[in-house]
Amino acid sequence: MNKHVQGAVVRSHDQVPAITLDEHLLSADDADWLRADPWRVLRIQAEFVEGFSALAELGPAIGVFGSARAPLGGPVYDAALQIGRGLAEAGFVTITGGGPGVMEAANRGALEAGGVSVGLGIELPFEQSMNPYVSLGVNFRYFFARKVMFLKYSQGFVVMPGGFGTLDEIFEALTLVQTHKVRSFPIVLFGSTFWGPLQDWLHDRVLAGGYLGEADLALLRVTDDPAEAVSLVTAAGPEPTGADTATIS
Ligand SMILES: C/C(=C\CNc1ncnc2c1ncn2[C@@H]1O[C@H](COP(=O)(O)O)[C@@H](O)[C@H]1O)CO
Repeated sequence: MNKHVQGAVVRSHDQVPAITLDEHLLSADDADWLRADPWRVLRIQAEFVEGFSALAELGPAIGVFGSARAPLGGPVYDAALQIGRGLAEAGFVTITGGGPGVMEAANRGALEAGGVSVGLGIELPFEQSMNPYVSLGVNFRYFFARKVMFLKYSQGFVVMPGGFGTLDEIFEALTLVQTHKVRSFPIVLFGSTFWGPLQDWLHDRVLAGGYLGEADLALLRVTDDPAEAVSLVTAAGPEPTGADTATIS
């Protein structure tokens, strides 16, 4: 029987390809393979390698999440600016998504206070560039690769008001801590008016319904004071650089 073996994959019968992969790759008039999944895996791998190499020697860092739409000079922007500044003064790197709004404000505070200001940017279908206050930027095509970087290199998170992106980031971090996939770290929600109703819902519906434990809910702390947000999130002190917050298992 005709068998075609390529690495771990063995093909026979009607699965044997008509041309070899080499022939396919070398065929000048067919660039479809560039969009195929096996090639995509290499691109994903490259994102991890580039991210790990760029961030490996970062000092102790805190992630700041929050709305891409917070307007310049508004109360949320101003609070994020103070938090970025406070983190730098406390000796921590600030890591954001590198975009506008809260991300820009936190990066700006960090940079202006002489700290390291990291942006983990995301390639989006519409034009988007890294905010001008990022001193170390890494761009990602894939949200999931970028999330690993946030979790691996941050030893806590401050979460400002935001929309779907911010909610996704909080719940990703909470789920990983809850399931012991990562070491427990502080998650500080900034803005009691904004986050209070979510906390109440989690308490009254999710906890009361038996879908959460008390300890899970206790992972979230809420404050309205930028200085307190900084002290809550940095209370454990700096971890050694690159200490594997995420086990990534
Ligand atoms: C929507 C707009 C720009 C989008 N640019 C972004 N650049 C980088 N990171 C982003 C961007 N948008 C969302 N994120 C990530 O999600 C969080 C904010 O999302 P939300 O839906 O605005 O709450 C943020 O923490 C980023 O990590 C121009 O308006």
